[in-house]
Amino acid sequence: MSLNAAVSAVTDRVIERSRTGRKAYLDLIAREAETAVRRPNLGCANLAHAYAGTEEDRDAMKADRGMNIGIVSAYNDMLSAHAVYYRYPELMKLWAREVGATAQVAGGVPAMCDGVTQGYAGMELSLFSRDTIALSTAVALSHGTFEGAALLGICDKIVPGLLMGALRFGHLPMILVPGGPMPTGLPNKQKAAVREAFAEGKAGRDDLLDAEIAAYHSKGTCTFYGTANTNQMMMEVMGLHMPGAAFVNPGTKLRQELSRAAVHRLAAIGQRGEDYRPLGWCVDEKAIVNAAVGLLATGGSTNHLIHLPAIARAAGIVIDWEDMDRLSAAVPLIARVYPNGSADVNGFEAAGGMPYVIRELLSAGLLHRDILTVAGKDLSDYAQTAVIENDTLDWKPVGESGDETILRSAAAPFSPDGGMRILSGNLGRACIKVSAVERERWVIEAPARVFADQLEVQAAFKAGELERDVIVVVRFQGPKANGMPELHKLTPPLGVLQNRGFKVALVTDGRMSGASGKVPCAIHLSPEAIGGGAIGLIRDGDIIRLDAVAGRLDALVDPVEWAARQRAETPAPVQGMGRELFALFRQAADEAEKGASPILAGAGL
Ligand SMILES: O=C(O)[C@H](O)[C@@H](O)[C@H](O)[C@H](O)COP(=O)(O)O
Ligand code: SF4
Repeated sequence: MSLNAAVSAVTDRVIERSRTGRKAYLDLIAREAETAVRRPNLGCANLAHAYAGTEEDRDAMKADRGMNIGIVSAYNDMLSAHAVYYRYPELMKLWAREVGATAQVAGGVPAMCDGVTQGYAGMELSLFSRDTIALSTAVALSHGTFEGAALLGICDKIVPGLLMGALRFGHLPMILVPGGPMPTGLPNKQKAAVREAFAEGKAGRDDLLDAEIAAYHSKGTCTFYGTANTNQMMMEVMGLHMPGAAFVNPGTKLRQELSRAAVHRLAAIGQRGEDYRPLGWCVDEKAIVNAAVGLLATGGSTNHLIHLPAIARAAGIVIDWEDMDRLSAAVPLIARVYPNGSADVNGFEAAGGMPYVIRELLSAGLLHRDILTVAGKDLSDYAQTAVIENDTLDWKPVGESGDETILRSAAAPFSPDGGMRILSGNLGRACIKVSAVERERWVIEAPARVFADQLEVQAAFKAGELERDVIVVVRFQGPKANGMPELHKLTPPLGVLQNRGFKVALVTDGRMSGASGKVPCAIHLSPEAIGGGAIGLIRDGDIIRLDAVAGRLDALVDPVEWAARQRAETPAPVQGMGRELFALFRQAADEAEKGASPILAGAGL
């Protein structure tokens, strides 16, 4: 099957737009491959310091025959997804020795659990934790004593941050080592129902806590298809995992053998071997377009409309929302995983998972097959299911969908397009994911009720002030204002209003969670309020029209009056929960469509 025309055209746009930046990037990693600090040219004292902490491997390191692998780990106990990494470094050192290599923990990176901070002040650090992770990755790899790196990270900002930092060391081969989803607990829809009951006062706090703990009950990634699991999907279609590694549960033989194979594979793709596969060559324009196609075909998290441009920029590549919008029109929706359906990622994996998705999208000409992956000859090797047979890791071609309510073929999709839309109008440019919204709610026209803080929305809902058709506007939530928090806690109250038959939508310069669904939300509105965006002109009672069919977002206000409007006053900056420490990031962050990255903007990338 030849490449889909829209995918080919968007890829050409991206290549053309990135030509200068990509050349500068490839020149950088070529220089680094020759001149970067490496073990053979480090001083003896430097090497002694590097080896002092790993007595058992010192002789092998001194002999410098095999790759010294730098492990960059996002382990902590705050994210159920990352708690599984606790003993990975010990095991990875053993696995490295099996192939004549060595491994050291190069450094740790911070990881925020957005589920813990959701709705609270800590969420205002969430987006910038991504750039902090990128900086921490650079600090870890700056020791210069590694010929390859294993990146241990799974959740929302962690994979994007690891890649943004690691790509600046793109002369090194690297591999992402995922940990896998927790087993299924209380189904997501039942969890959401208890939340709505609680929001209506029909369920108590004890009922809600019991339900939440039944949903999030053990180590492993949460099982909704949010930003974390969308990360794993993207790593598969970019070929940065071992094939089929994305959604294998932790604590299983298969998970262990995939992690072991990742260490072995990494040791085989170094600069001194016969099969050099540096990260900077793997993450090229085709891989980035593959990630965008996978995002659309699976109904992935809207947060990747921000993270994917940032990852791409770190590799000298520019992808924008127009590219995504054009791809969305051509890429069918072939997966329905909560919030876009009832199933969770365990059901998705059982139905065929990423091998099925990749097989279907390749067969429809929607993915680039000819990309440099960390394993295999090309992306077609990722259309295979990892198995343990005769106690050995192996791969076999994936079959047909095991559940047509979860996974469908590209020829008979759930929807002919990917369900991500760009909205434009007199309010600016915004994104909306319609794959989780009922068709009759794609066009909402209603009076605005304006807020500058999500807690005010909750208070207004509790006071019964929103019992009507309403477009809730929450502004001063952009990167420069307060770090662009997710406003996912608004999903239950807005869902209750929607269930009561009201026409409801959210318009914000902030973000939503990948787990947000059902309520139409125009998010990432740019320019943001603090940057002079028109969202700052909206007043209570203005009629707002959100039209995801026509791709429009407008305030239906007399143009003369609109032009004469004064902007809302910017809220005073707040302190507490460390937010004041991120002032530099807020000042330097550029807009969401470019990735909202203070470090890339500051570096002129
Ligand atoms: O983008 C995402 O996927 C979210 O940030 C997710 O990682 C976060 O944890 C949600 O808050 C979880 O959903 P609940 O808050 O509904 O549990
Ligand atoms: S998916 Fe979200 S809630 Fe779950 S561990 Fe990761 S960051 Fe936390």
